Amino acid sequence: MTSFDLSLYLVTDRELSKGRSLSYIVEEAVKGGVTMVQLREKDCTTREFYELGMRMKALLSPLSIPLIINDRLDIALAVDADGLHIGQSDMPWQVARRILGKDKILGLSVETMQQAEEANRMDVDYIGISPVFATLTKTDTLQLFGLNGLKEATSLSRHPAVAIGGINLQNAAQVVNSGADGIAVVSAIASVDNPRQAARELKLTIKKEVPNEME
Ligand SMILES: Cc1ncc(COP(=O)(O)OP(=O)(O)O)c(N)n1
Ligand SMILES: Cc1nc(C(=O)O)sc1CCOP(=O)(O)O
Ligand SMILES: [Mg+2]
Repeated sequence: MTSFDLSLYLVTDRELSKGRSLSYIVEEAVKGGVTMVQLREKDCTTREFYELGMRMKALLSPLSIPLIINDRLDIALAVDADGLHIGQSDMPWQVARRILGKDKILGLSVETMQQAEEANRMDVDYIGISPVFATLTKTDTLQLFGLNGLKEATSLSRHPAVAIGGINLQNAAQVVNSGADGIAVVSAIASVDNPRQAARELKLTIKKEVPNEME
C-alpha cells in the first residue's frame, strides 16, 4: 500500500476557498506542510470531478503526497488516486476494498463509539473521527466526540485515526494530545488569507505536541 502520513490532512472545498482555485489552495497548503489531500467536492458534475482529480493527481504525485477521493470510487479508479474516503452511507467498505485492491488507501468515517469499535473488524487503513467539534462546513453529522470521546475512540481503535470537524490552530494541540494521529481540516486552511502560513502554523503546533506527549 502507498505509505501515508495523516498528520496534516487537507480536505478540499472550493466553495470555502474565497474564489481562489483549488490548485492554488492545494499547492500553497503543501508548501506549508500538508501531508495528505482529500478531494471533496460535493457540488460537481462527474466530468468536473474527474478533471479536478486529474489536476490534483498531476500536482501531488511528483511530491509524493497521497491524493484521496471522497465518496466516488469511480473517480478514484479513473484518476488512479492513492485512495478513497467513505462514510457510513457511502459504498460498503468490502465493495470498495474489493474494487480498489489492497494497495490503495481506504479511509472510513466513524460517527459513534460503536462504529469505531466495528471498524476494528474492517479492512480499512484509517478512520476519520467525525466530528470532534461543531463546524459549519458540514452540519449533517451526529453527536460531537469532543476531546474525551476522541480519547476513548483512539484508544479502542486498532486503526490510525484522523480527527475532523472544527479543528483550528487553537485546538489542534489538544486534538493530537488526545490520541489522534493527525488532524483533517477544511476551513482552517482553505478559508484563510494565507493557506501556506496556516498549514505551516498547524504543522508546527502538532509537531510540537506529539513529541511532548511522548516524553
Ligand atoms: C478524513 C475524513 N473524515 C470524515 C469525513 C466525512 O465523510 P462522510 O461521513 O462520508 O461525509 P462526506 O465528507 O462525504 O460529506 C471525510 N470526508 N474525511
Ligand atoms: C468533511 C467533514 N467531515 C466531517 C465529519 O464530521 O464527518 S466534518 C467535515 C468538515 C470539516 O471542516 P472544518 O475543518 O472547516 O471544520
Ligand atoms: Mg461521504
